[in-house]
Amino acid sequence: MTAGNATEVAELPAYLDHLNEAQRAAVLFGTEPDAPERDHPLLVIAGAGSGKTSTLAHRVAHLLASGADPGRILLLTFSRRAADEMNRRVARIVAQLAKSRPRLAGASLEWSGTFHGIGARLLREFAGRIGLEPGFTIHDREDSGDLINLVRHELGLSAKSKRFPMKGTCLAIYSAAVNTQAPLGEVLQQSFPWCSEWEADLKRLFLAYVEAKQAQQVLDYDDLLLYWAQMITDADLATEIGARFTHVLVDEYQDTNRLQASILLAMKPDGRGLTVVGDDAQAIYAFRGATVRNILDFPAHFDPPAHQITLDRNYRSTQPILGAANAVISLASERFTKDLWTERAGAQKPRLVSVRDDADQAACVVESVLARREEGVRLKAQAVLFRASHHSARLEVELTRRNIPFVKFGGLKFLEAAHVKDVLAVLRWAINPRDRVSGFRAIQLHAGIGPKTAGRVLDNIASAAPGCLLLAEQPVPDAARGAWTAFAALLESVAASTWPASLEPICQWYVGEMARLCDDAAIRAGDIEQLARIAATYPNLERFLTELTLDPPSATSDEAGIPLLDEDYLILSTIHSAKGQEWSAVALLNAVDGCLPSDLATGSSSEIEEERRLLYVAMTRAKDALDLIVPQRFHVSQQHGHGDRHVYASRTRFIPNRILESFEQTSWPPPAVAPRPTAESRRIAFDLGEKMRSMWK
Ligand SMILES: Nc1ncnc2c1ncn2[C@@H]1O[C@H](COP(=O)(O)OP(=O)(O)OP(=O)(O)O)[C@@H](O)[C@H]1O
Repeated sequence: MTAGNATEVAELPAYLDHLNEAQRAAVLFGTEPDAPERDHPLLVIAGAGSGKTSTLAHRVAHLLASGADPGRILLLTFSRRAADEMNRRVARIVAQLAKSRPRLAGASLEWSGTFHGIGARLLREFAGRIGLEPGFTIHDREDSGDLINLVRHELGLSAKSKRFPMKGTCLAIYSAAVNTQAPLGEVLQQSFPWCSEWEADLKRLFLAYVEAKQAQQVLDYDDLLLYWAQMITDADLATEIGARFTHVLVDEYQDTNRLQASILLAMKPDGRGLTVVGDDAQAIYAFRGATVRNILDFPAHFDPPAHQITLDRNYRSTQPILGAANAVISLASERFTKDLWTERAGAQKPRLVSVRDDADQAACVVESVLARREEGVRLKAQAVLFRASHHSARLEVELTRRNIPFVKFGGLKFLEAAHVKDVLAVLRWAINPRDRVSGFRAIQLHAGIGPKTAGRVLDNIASAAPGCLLLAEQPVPDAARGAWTAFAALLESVAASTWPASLEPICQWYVGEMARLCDDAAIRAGDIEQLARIAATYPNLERFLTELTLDPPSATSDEAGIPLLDEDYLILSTIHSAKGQEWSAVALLNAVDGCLPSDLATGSSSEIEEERRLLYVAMTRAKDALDLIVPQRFHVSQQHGHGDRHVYASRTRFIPNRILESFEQTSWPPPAVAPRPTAESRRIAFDLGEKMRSMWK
């Protein structure tokens, strides 16, 4: 693409007309060819519902219109979904611009995705130069847990007299240390104090885990960032990779972690071409190592400091909803953004609905969802949000009973379903035979082959020189020999045939085995077909495996009735998964202490502050109507020990009495109104009193 000319740029304000002044400033900053601040770093503090997505999309489109090469713009988003949405919007704006600028026709971003996804691509590309096989496997959390467990056994840690942390905890500690870049001792003290006594053993475990990953050419999620960060500690590579992108734009910067910030700063040490967008009031991922300091400290990294633009006009919510959300966040101990304002008037304050218990909560939500649908608000325009996935269990039962379709976000993941994992394990093992976790799974899919044989085959592969081992000749039990030989040929065909045709025989083979491997094979076969359809949209097997591992589709047939896309259905979502979305009507379940803040998160004041921001994020998803449901007692399921108990709940501490005036308080069901006595009802038809007395006369 050639450099743009000044005439083109001068025309642009017309197409930016519908943006407000702050949004336009954020789009244009540093893009004028002769501006003194050309390409200076920019921080956009974008309040909830202030049009962040649209602003960022316009900035990208504007850069393209101004002559930037689409292959040299890097756009980093929080999720794949956000990246897709951004690409769609950019494409729409660019299509319009292309009417008068033919060179823009078909221009689209080549480098947009999550940090992990982009990291994986760069690592594959630079693999040879950093001692990695380009065909390395990416392990998801479950695979990583399996591997760390294996290593834990091998080191004899699982046999300690006192109980050593379980695999999930070990992995969480490892991940926290990597993502926060803090020393292990500090991580243990702050977040896992009950494991502090194991510091030396954990260190040993992590070293062995890293060695195992390296021997097997396996990277876990954290490695994608870690390797990327390490790769650019080499000055030449940092310059080369940094220079490849003229512009780097980062969305949801408040939820990035230290490692991600260090990657950005290493790629763009002077901040040239760097734009970050975010909202400190919506930082809700500290539990994964994100730090709100990244956004707060961003300007001061540069000299002169990064320019800052604040978007504080909210286009989403009505004034009463926004007023209540502002009131909640105004009680935060540390705040940096301004109160948001809106021109959307509205009469209805958010409602605090008091209900007796979980059952009434479900009934109340269903009743108001249906009432709104009667008023013309489609189910899809309504959402029910909750802090923890299990909070919606009762509601799900009620919705199913009443035949109301719904989709749940933040629940079971496609990739976590055993049958999908099986097929992926076969594929991964086909391209990386050293990947023990995938191999272990794939080999044992055969009737008559168990862990012992699988271990032996994998040992043989590990000790053979690459490419010098005949899979078909491995020592498997005689009964399995025929099936095994066919399987070995199948794997070889993957390497030999073209993508995505190579996937088909594997799916066919697996579907044939399914009746033996799992229950309800017929339903699950649908997932395998779905997998094949998804696969066909990727350019090659590596990209497919990478992106599917990093950002899986959200649902499987295991989940309660996923409706067809054109059907209407209610949205159920954890607050975390509701990030970046909006609905006409929102109900929040369990607005009580113990659920929000979660009783698992009341350890430190920073955890409490994050829970407050979660409430804020939930409230700011609503456009026209917002109900916060307050059950007076709720069921406690995740208690220590056994038992089934209810506790009496109190309204969330984030809505204290002093901000109650921002809400309307009601209860459900409404108290029964006794009929007023009328003159007719007062007329004595017959004298019952006299009858009673007469019994004893
Ligand atoms: N200049 C504008 N004029 C009219 N409507 C706008 C404008 N900018 C944004 N909007 C609308 O405001 C709503 C919120 O925009 P968007 O989803 O981009 O917000 P956001 O800043 O990403 O919010 P959050 O951070 O809370 O997820 C959308 O419905 C969008 O169409």
